[in-house]
Amino acid sequence: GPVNWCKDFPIANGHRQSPINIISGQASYDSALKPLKLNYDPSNSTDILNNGHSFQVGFVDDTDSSTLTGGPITGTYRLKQFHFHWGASDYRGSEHTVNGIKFPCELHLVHWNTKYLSFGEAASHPDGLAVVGVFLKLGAANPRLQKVLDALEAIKSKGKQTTFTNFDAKTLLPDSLDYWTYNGSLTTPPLLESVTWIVLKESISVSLTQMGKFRSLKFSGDGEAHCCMQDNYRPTQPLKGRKVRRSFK
Ligand SMILES: NS(=O)(=O)c1ccc(NC(=S)OCCc2ccsc2)cc1
Ligand SMILES: [Zn+2]
Repeated sequence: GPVNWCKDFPIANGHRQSPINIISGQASYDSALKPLKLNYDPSNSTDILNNGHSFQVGFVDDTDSSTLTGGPITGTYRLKQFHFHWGASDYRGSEHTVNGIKFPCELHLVHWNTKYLSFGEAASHPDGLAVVGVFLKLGAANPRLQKVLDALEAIKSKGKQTTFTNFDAKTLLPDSLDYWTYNGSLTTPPLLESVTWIVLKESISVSLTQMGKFRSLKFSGDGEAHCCMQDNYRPTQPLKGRKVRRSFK
């Protein structure tokens, strides 16, 4: 788990690790920050996979049909996948926290800079990746999550994958695209310090029952001892002098 990662990935103790606790009062408004532009083509979604530490919905990323532009980034970043992190209880689960507050779940939409040839190449450059983080807050059932949650039946254990087409990832976003942004890293190995983080201020809702569906997944593969997939979040990491900016007054 996270405590041991530094042995195999010394960058775990690096200067721009993620996630972090966002102290809203210390985030400075930057009028130069542009609005986020997310243009996603639903026909690009391909599959849903239990990768043993979360589940992810994959997208075709060989053209500029599902992109992130604007915001704190320059150029065009392509959507590769989205996934979630969640807790064993409703009082933890998110990776980023706000003024010490943990949410039960956090969505990550992962994009890579098209100035590089692939995600893998981009992941080794400081401006290679951009991840949009969205908090899920306990409340009414969120109908926009339902298609994703219903697909989980087919990918209960590690390594399971099934087709997942015609999904519009934009439907998972809140009304407001106001955001905090800072320079960080992947939150799981290889923990590469190549991510421009864009964390939305507004959350989307998730119900207790829907959280139960996330927790019905397994870290374990078929035939292995059942191990519920939960608490798959990394604790917050030291800011080490970084500044967090906000796009909103
Ligand atoms: N939680 S996170 O959004 O920081 C996040 C996003 C992507 C990944 N890793 C991915 S998509 O790996 C793909 C394989 C790869 C290639 C070069 S480095 C990793 C890990 C963590
Ligand atoms: Zn993530």
